Amino acid sequence: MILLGSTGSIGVNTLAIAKKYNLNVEVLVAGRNIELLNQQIKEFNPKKVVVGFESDIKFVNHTNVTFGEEAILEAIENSSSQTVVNALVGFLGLKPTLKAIECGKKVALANKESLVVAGKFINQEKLSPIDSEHFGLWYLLQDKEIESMTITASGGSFRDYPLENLKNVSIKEALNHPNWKMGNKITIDSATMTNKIFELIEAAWLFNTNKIDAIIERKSLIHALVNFKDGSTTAHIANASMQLPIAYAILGKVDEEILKPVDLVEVGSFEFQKIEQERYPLWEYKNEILNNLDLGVILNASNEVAVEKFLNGKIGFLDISKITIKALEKFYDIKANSIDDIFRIDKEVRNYCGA
Ligand SMILES: NC(=O)C1=CN([C@@H]2O[C@H](COP(=O)(O)OP(=O)(O)OC[C@H]3O[C@@H](n4cnc5c(N)ncnc54)[C@H](OP(=O)(O)O)[C@@H]3O)[C@@H](O)[C@H]2O)C=CC1
Ligand SMILES: CC(=O)[C@@H](O)[C@H](O)COP(=O)(O)O
Ligand SMILES: [Mn+2]
Repeated sequence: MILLGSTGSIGVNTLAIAKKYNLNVEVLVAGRNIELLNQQIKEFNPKKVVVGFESDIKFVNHTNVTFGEEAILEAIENSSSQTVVNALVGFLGLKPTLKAIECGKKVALANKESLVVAGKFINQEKLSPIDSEHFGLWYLLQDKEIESMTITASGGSFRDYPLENLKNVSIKEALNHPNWKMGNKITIDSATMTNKIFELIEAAWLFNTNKIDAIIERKSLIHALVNFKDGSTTAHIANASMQLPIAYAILGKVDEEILKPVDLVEVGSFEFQKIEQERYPLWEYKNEILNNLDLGVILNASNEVAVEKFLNGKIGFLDISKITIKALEKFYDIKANSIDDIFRIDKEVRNYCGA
């Protein structure tokens, strides 16, 4: 396989699956965590390595190392592996997704931003999502009339904070997710509920529906629910680990134990809550976004700018949603007619948000 983002949370879990199934890792792509990358090179012996920055090449223990976005695309094109696991974070992941598809490779897609910004232009024939909720929906779907689908949200780092405290929360607090250990960007997206809006967009493209909603399930053990026309609802329950969705996205079918089953007696109870606009202001725009998926590129670009500013200590937590909402209102009538439009609009929105 070609693994993009090997040193991240999904990357590390992907390598655990590669090890379990003795899968060949032909290419490793990482950003700046060269120490971990060197450990991965030693263990998985890839033919080719790509890093984010030229200045890091000299620290990488490998004879075939290149750097930067173009090098990632070249590595995809020139490798013989037929599977690309895209675990890059953000808009950076889009071109590699498009390149992998163009090369006819199978794409195991964790980089949800690819679908959020450009779902309309992505051929899904050889694409399998890694996101836990979408894996859950896929697992539940059967050949029956469906009424609607539901995905769950944990509520994020501030689900129990008094609303008046949200203005002054720290970066450290924001990065303290209640249930999942993930990269910084998605952890902030979870706290603002932007991650769940992304996932609704992702589901809309993957399952060709706008009958999709989300509720809070505080333990992140139920990942998705399907509501059938006959009045029954089925739920996907699994422990909070990405190794199960990753294994399915790569292998297609899994019969061995990947996770310990959930012990329902030990769990005792599940608690569900409505997603409130007071705590998650972006939620007010959910229907508008679902009815106009072209807004995905606006939301993503403004959110990337805002999250970066927050993580650099330049703005407060509540400013993230203010920036994304302002961008949505400014660009509400945008239309993307081609993939080139996506790159143009992304740039325009970033400029507007002061990138
Ligand atoms: N984590 C999770 O459980 C889930 C994640 N996802 C999605 O999966 C994607 C990855 O998330 P996650 O693993 O949490 O993110 P992380 O931040 O943990 O990992 C991101 C990876 O991308 C690499 N990277 C960053 N910038 C560059 C660059 N310029 N060039 C090359 N590599 C780069 C990082 O390298 P380095 O660290 O070396 O700098 C790292 O390997 C996101 O789109 C996220 O939304 C979806 C569902 C669940
Ligand atoms: C593991 C996974 O799929 C994440 O997208 C997770 O769902 C994020 O947690 P939230 O439910 O808090 O957004
Ligand atoms: Mn998810």
